[in-house]
Amino acid sequence: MLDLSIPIPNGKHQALLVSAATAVSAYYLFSFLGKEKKSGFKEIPIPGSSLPIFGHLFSLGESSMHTLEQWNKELGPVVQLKMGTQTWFVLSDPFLAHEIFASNGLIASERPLYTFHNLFSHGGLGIAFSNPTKRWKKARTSVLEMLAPSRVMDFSDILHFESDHMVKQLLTTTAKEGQFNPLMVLNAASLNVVTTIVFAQRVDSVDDPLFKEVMEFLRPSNEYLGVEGPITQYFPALGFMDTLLGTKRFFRNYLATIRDPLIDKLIKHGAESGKDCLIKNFLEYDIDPKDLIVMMSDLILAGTDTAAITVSWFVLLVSSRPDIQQKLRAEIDAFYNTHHRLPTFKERDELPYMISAQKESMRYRASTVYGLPHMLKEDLVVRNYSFPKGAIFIPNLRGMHMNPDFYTDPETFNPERFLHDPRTMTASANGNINNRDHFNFGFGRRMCPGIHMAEVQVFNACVRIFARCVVAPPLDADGNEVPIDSSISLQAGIVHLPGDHEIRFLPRTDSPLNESVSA
Ligand code: HEM
Repeated sequence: MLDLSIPIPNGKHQALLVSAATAVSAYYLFSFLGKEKKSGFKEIPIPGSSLPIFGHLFSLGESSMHTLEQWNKELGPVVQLKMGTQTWFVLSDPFLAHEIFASNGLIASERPLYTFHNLFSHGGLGIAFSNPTKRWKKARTSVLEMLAPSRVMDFSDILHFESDHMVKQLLTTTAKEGQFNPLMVLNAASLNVVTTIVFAQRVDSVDDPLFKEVMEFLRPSNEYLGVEGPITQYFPALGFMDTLLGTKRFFRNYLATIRDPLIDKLIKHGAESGKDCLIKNFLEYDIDPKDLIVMMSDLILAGTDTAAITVSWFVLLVSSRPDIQQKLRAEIDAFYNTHHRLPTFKERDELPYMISAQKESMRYRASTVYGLPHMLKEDLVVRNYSFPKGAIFIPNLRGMHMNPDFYTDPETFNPERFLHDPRTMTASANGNINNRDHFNFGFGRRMCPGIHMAEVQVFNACVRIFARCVVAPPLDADGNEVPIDSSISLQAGIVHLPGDHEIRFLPRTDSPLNESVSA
C-alpha cells in the first residue's frame, strides 16, 4: 500500500485560501490530487471549464477521477491519501472491496458524516447518510420491503407507461429541435417512477413546474454530497470558511426553503390521494416526520439521476454503432412478432444481447464513479493491509470496472461481454464476487436498496427506445453525423454524466410497432 500523504496546507496555501475567498473549494483540494507525490509535484491539467463556486465544484472531479484511476493502476489497488485530518483509502480491487465491505460489513458500513451530509440528513436521519443504527436498519428494511422484486412487479404498468411516455418525448423533441441532450427527459421519466409509486404524483414534461422544483432540489445535494464536496470537510480547522463564505447558510436555507417543503408537499399529496402509493405504507411505520422527510429525499436523490444517467450513457454509447442497435432491434422485434407485445422484465431471458449490452454499458460508463464512501468503525486487517478505525474508504468503481485483473480488455466497450451471464444484477451483486457483473450498486450492508427497481427501469427504457427509435449522433452544420466522444464526461458530485452533447431519436420505419407510434 503506498502512502500518498497530502500535507495539511502550509502557510502559503492557507493564505491563498483565505485571500481567494470564492476559490476555497474542492478545487484546491483536488489540485493536490492532481499532483503526484513523492519527489516534487507533477501537474496534471484540470479542465478549464471548472470554476470554483461557493465552496464546491461542479466538474473538477473529472480530473481527480483520472488521477485516482491512474494512481490505482500505477501504485496498486489501495492508495492511501491523507486528506487533511482524514485518512482515505481509494480501492480499485473488487475482491478487496468485497472483503472489506461485505465480509467485514459489520464494521465497514459507517458513513463519514461531514458538515453538509449532517445538514442534509438533519443530524444523521434517513438512510443514505446515516450510520447503521437500529433506526437506520428499520428505515432501510422498510425501503427494501417496498422495493422488493415482488412489489416492483406490482408497479409494472407504471414502469411501462413511463417508458412509453419517455420515448414519445424523445421522438417529439427530436422532431421539434432536430437534436438535443436527452438527460432531462430521461430524468423526468425516472423521477416519475419514484414519485408515482411513492406519492401518486408525476410530471408530464420537463416544463412542469414540479419537475423544475425537483431539479432545484437535486442539483445542490448532488454537488455538495459527492466525494469531492467542500474542502472544509477534510480540514475541520477551515470550518469557519463555511460561515465566512455563507455556504452553510446557503445549504441550510436551501433545505428549509426548497428541499423540506417540496418533500413535505409530496408526502401530503400521497397521503391524501385516493390512489395506492407507498407513502401510505411508510406512514404506518410510525416514522418520525423529520426522518420521513430525509428518507423520502434520499429516495428521490438516489433514484432519479442515477437511473436516467445510466440510460443516457447507453444511448450515447450505441449512437454511432448501427451494428449494435441492429442486434438490439432484432431481439425486440423477434419477441414482438411472436407475442404481439413488448417483453416485460420477467421475460428478459429472451433478450440476452440486450441484457449483456446493458451490463456492459454500466461497467464501461457507470453513473457514479465513487458511489458513497464507507467509514471504518474499528481497526481492521485484511490480507496484509492494516486499516485504522475511522479510515474512509472510497470505492473507486471506475477503477474496478477498468481493472484488467477482473475484466479482459477492460478499455473496450464490448456489448457481448456478459452474454454468458444473463442473471439479474441483483442476483449477481449478491452472488459470488468472482462472477459479479459490475459494481454500480455498491457493496455489502450499504448496497443500493433500489437495485432491482433500477434494473427494471433501465431494461424497460432501453427495450422501448430500441423498439421505436433509431438512435443517431448529432449532425454538424453541413448535415454530417458527428460521433459523440464518450470519453468526455462530467463528474457532477455524486453522479458522473456524459459531457454536454446532443443526440437524435428517429422513428423506426421498420418497427412492427409502427402503428402504435403514430397513434
Ligand atoms: C442505476 C441506478 C442506481 C445506481 C447506479 C445506484 C447506485 C447506488 C450506490 C453506488 C449506492 C451506495 C452503495 C454503498 O454505499 O456501497 C446507493 C445507495 C442507495 N440507493 Fe441507489 N442506485 C440506483 C438507483 C436507486 C433507486 C431507483 C433507488 C430508490 C428509489 C435507490 C436508493 C438508494 C438508497 C436509499 C441508498 C442508500 C443505501 C444506504 O446507505 O444504506 N437507488 N445506490
